[in-house]
Amino acid sequence: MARSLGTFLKGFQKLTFLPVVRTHLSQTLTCISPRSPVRTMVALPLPFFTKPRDFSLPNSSWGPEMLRLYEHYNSLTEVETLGGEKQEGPWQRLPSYNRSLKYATGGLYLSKFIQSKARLFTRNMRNPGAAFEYVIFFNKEKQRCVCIFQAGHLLEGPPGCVHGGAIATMIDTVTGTHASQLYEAVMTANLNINYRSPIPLGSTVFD
Ligand SMILES: CCCCCCCC(=O)SCCNC(=O)CCNC(=O)[C@H](O)C(C)(C)COP(=O)(O)OP(=O)(O)OC[C@H]1O[C@@H](n2cnc3c(N)ncnc32)[C@H](O)[C@@H]1OP(=O)(O)O
Repeated sequence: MARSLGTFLKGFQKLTFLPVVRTHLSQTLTCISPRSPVRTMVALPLPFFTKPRDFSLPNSSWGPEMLRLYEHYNSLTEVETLGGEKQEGPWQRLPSYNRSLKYATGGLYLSKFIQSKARLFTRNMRNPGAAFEYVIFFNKEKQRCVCIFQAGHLLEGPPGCVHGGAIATMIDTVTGTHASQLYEAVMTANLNINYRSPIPLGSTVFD
């Protein structure tokens, strides 16, 4: 389903593991003017320089089932040795950010406007719980991914149920992310889905 593109996408490799930019601007500026001899100002951190939001972490919109499954897999990301030391567990939570072009180097030419405005489709809603709420865990040893997905009210297709395109989006996201973990950057060549039963809006899906 998803296949590696090798060299063509070199510049986009590991987009799901983009480095976290931690730039905090907090410094003391001294300003001299003719009226007031010496004035000291403190520049507060600007929103542009804050740590990017990790969308795979719980928020207030997550229901009990979503949280229960999250806690279960999250508890497996760390294990305690007999000596009481913390170690990496078998599962790894995959962080998820809404920007990737910002960190991409080389490859495609895109206008500055697109580079600054582009957002990951599944993470472009500011309102928590409105659309795609999901977290993906990866087990390297078993080469397995699990996704916990809570479908928001803006994903309606048939009345009260999730749109088939939104379901396809999640399947594409999970298979694409999984393949990227196992290989390099990938593109989906073919996606074939049989919809067996509707998903009610607001419910949690786990696979
Ligand atoms: C963090 C979030 C992650 C989200 C991940 C989301 C993933 C996505 O949505 S990607 C976006 C949607 N996908 C796309 O836009 C892809 C568009 N398609 C393409 O770019 C090209 O058709 C592409 C790259 C898939 C194939 O490129 P192409 O140049 O045709 O490859 P080509 O060298 O001819 O074929 C290679 C092999 O693949 C096979 N193949 C090509 N296309 C297909 C297909 N659709 N189905 C099955 N096999 C195929 C060929 O038969 C060939 O097989 P073999 O090596 O055995 O002879």
